[in-house]
Amino acid sequence: MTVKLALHEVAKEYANGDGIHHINLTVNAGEILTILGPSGCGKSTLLRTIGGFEKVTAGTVQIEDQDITDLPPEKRPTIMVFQGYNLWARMTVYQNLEFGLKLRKMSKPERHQRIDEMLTMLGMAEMADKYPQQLSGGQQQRVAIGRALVLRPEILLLDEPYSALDAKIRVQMREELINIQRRLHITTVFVTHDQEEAMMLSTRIAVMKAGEIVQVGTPSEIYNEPKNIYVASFIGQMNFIDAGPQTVNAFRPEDVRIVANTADHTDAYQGTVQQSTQMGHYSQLTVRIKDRSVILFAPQGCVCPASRKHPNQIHC
Ligand SMILES: Nc1ncnc2c1ncn2[C@@H]1O[C@H](COP(=O)(O)OP(=O)(O)OP(=O)(O)O)[C@@H](O)[C@H]1O
Repeated sequence: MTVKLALHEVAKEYANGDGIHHINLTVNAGEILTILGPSGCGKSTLLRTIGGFEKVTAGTVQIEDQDITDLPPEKRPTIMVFQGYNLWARMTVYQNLEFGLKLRKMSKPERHQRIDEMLTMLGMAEMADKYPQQLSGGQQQRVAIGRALVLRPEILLLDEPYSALDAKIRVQMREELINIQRRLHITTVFVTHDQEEAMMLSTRIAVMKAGEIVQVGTPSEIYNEPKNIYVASFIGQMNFIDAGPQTVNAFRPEDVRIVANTADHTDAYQGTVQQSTQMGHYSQLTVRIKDRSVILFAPQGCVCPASRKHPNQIHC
């Protein structure tokens, strides 16, 4: 695996002390690395330092063998797509895609070929002559990403590109992005606060908390081997039950088995069902165990082994 981007001990400290600290991160050629974390943890700041829109206060940023720490954005082989689409309102879709290529003095036939290819890839060949305000949010976002991709950056930087779109379009856009990214094999750094989006898109995920990276791993590593409770509770649903002084048992809803009684299963807990929601082929139960509410899944048709006397009691 070739390392495309490497950050060593990067910090960007704002005057008030906020920002990012001790960032050590490598991004491999051709992967989608997602920076995931809650609002204000420093995701955009980190992305902007990679794009050159933020001057680091410590550390180095390297692309392949080149130290780019002090280069301005336009001298870096990166292109950043910001949260708003920032399309040029007075230019058609075609002209939006063409503008950067003209600046690079690419010949007209070459521009034409590249833009046509991109519009076809985006499923927007019919919309070349439309203006941004005649497009839906999803279509505008496609153009914004297309405008970045026609420039063939070595690294594509995306800052919550789908946050303004509704849930269904968002899922479709993610699938499209994966397809295009695989086709062009373009190294991508993607910022999101949406764990589902990160799980679906990423080759690897970097989880951030309060300006620092807490864990980097594949979606399955982050889900199955979270380094600490913060990561565990940020990705998927995680239950906690006190298990003695300073100790908690942490487990995922899908790892719980409902059993008939606690006599045959001495390690089972007894709890009271507070809520049951039919989710399709399974039910989601909220169960009170030892002063904590935990979430479990019960398969469809599961007759909860509750006693008649205490109809809400289950053992798991
Ligand atoms: N220009 C700035 N000046 C001062 N503080 C800033 C500036 N930009 C960001 N911050 C602070 O730095 C921290 C990280 O902000 P950043 O925008 O990187 O977070 P984020 O994780 O991208 O958040 P969100 O998901 O809400 O966009 C926050 O505490 C924020 O208030």
